[in-house]
Amino acid sequence: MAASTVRINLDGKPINQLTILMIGAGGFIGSHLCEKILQETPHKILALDVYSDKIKHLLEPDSLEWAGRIQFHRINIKHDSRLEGLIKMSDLTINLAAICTPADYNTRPLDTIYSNFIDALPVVKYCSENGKRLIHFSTCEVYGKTIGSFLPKDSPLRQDPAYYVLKEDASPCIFGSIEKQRWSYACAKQLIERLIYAEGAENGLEFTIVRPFNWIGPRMDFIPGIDGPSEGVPRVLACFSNALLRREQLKLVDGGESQRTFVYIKDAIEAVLLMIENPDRANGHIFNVGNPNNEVTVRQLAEMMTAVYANVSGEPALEEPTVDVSSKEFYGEGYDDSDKRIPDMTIINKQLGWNPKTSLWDLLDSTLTYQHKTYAEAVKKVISKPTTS
Ligand SMILES: NC(=O)c1ccc[n+]([C@@H]2O[C@H](COP(=O)([O-])OP(=O)(O)OC[C@H]3O[C@@H](n4cnc5c(N)ncnc54)[C@H](O)[C@@H]3O)[C@@H](O)[C@H]2O)c1
Ligand SMILES: O=C(O)[C@H]1O[C@H](OP(=O)(O)OP(=O)(O)OC[C@H]2O[C@@H](n3ccc(=O)[nH]c3=O)[C@H](O)[C@@H]2O)[C@H](O)[C@@H](O)[C@@H]1O
Repeated sequence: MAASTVRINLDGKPINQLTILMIGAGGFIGSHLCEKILQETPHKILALDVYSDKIKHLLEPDSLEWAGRIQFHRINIKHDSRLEGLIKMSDLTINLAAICTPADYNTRPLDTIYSNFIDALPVVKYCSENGKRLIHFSTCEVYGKTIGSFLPKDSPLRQDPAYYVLKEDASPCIFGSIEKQRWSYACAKQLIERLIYAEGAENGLEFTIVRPFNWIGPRMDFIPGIDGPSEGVPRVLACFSNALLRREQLKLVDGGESQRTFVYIKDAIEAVLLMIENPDRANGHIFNVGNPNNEVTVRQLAEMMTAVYANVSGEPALEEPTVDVSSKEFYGEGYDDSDKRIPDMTIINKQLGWNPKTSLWDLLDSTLTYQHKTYAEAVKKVISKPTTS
């Protein structure tokens, strides 16, 4: 878009061109957010990450319309003195950097806690000290388990939304015991949220906290052995995509009974853009960003993905497309799970008027079409290679 076009925010005020420092810009969410900002706004991006493959198409060639509006900085925020300078140069910092795959939470709890809490501390501190606005990515996992999950299985109260809908300003954060190291991630995210909130209350930091509820779509994670480690365990979308591409059974952890609501990445990114361009409505708030209408059990997700992929690939599904595995076998000791995640949408609706649009069928159709186009040939090649014994 031409830099001269005047954009108007939700209150009818013109939106000034911003310089945005995006930490973790090379990841799944970052890549979509960079695309959206470059295609639809005049803002400039300082894209910071240790990794850039997912935004390569935005960084080159130089002739692209947005050349000069995105600059990549290969920096690890754990130890780099350039961080404060970049925050000072920007109007807004968005922090997406984190270890955020469940397979890591119980097997690499120290890295998980450092990444989600300790490494985020300087970002919060520099924003606060320099009077810079911060949008920080937290997670719906801070809610942990629902109150309803502690009721007897046959209790009618389990059907009452008061016992399961997750509200930013009212729901408690309910985690398992310390031995259940799965909660190392949620706990670290909760503490950084509390620190940011306290910086706002005591030192006037202008902040927005985002709690994503299972955002999914193209470029999420990696396909093991193709663009990530063979033994790596990504999040469920990539695990199931990998099995479908290889014509293997989809593994259902502990029977696939957990429930999730999935939102299409492109819908969710619209909510983030509204936060960026409406600071008066977004500052000081914590926002759930999810799609309460797209709830399924993991088993239902597996069935839907199997049906959609058969359609997309033109290959019939396996006769028995799923297999049950225990969480101990799949993730190892210390795994635990969130039972159900329905976001309350009152606050984001009231402040930003945002609603998700895309149904689960539609988002799986476009995402699996992308997975097939991007990976099917590469997977076939790997499978057909003779294994050395
Ligand atoms: N995808 C979701 O649905 C979802 C849900 C809840 C929360 N979140 C949160 O949103 C954020 C982004 O998630 P994502 O799905 O895009 O994950 P992602 O893993 O695809 O992206 C994270 C990016 O941060 C970078 N990074 C990590 N540590 C870094 C460091 N020390 N220095 C520089 N770069 C570093 C990684 O290289 C990666 O590119 C995370 O904070 C995550 O906890 C995502
Ligand atoms: O996306 C989110 O909103 C948050 O939740 C995710 O956590 P979770 O939903 O548990 O992670 P997934 O890997 O996507 O797993 C979803 C469910 O599928 C199950 N699963 C996963 C993979 C698999 O092959 N089979 C399977 O049954 C898991 O046990 C879990 O119940 C991650 O913690 C984060 O990316 C994020 O903060």
